[in-house]
Amino acid sequence: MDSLLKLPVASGTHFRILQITDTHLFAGKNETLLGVNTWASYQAVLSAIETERQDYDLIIATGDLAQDHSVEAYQHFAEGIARLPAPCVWLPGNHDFQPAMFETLGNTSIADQKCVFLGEHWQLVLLDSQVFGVPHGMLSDYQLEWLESVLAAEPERHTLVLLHHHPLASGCSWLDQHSLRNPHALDAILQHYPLAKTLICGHIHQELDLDWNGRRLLATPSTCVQFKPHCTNFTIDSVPPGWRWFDLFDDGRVETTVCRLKTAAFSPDLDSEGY
Ligand SMILES: Nc1ncnc2c1ncn2[C@@H]1O[C@@H]2COP(=O)(O)O[C@H]2[C@H]1O
Ligand SMILES: [Fe+2]
Repeated sequence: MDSLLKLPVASGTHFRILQITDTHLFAGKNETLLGVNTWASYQAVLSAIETERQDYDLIIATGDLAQDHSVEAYQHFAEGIARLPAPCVWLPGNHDFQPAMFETLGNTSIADQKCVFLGEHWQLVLLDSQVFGVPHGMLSDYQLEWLESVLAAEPERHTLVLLHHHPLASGCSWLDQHSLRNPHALDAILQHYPLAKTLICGHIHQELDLDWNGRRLLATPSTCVQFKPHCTNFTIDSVPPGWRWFDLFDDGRVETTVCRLKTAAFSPDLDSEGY
């Protein structure tokens, strides 16, 4: 397998990317997370995206694709992505089971590559911040060295850095115990690459747009259950599932918007105390 995915030409005037995150799918399509049928909410999100637009170049899936480690959950994820007209790349979250994930997604049209070139001016780097069996994240020496080598090879490219775990406080203290544990190591590398100034994560199931040492950190709603911003203890939010669009321009400019379903059909059990 080539370790690099190259998309030479944008479908429109610039590259447009769709982010889907934290689908939390199960082997059974009837199973629920905190009262939300995650397969049904994923399907509703895909339908809304299909209605919204067809003109995008890439889909990024930023982890927690499965809730139960099952092969079937990853098959369901791929079945959904097959509805959409663009290639998809992914990275793992804390709930994922990478042996099943690589094997199952590898048998579909979903791409395995963790570095993507978009035309002449952009690249995406997808990092693995999973520490198997625990909710917090960590970038291994291998991941950090690989990131550095990718950035050093293409220092003129504008770069989106993708990882599941948030590298700085989100404002929800209960979630911040599950953040990336070695953000300083990531920061130390990125300091040398000023064109790597946008980071994209999943994990926190809410929209966020923060400054991180002069860089922009963006987080995106889950396609299922949402967490309420600025809470000390585990708190579910009643806002609908969502997704995010990115427009990448040749001069390095990034425009981004979050969209949500316009229905209360996927309201979770607000009294839940965790999962
Ligand atoms: N009540 C809770 N308190 C702290 N962490 C929790 C609680 N419930 C679930 N979690 C973990 O917090 C994680 C945040 O998002 P995840 O989807 O990774 O999955 C969640 C669980 O692993
Ligand atoms: Fe999640």
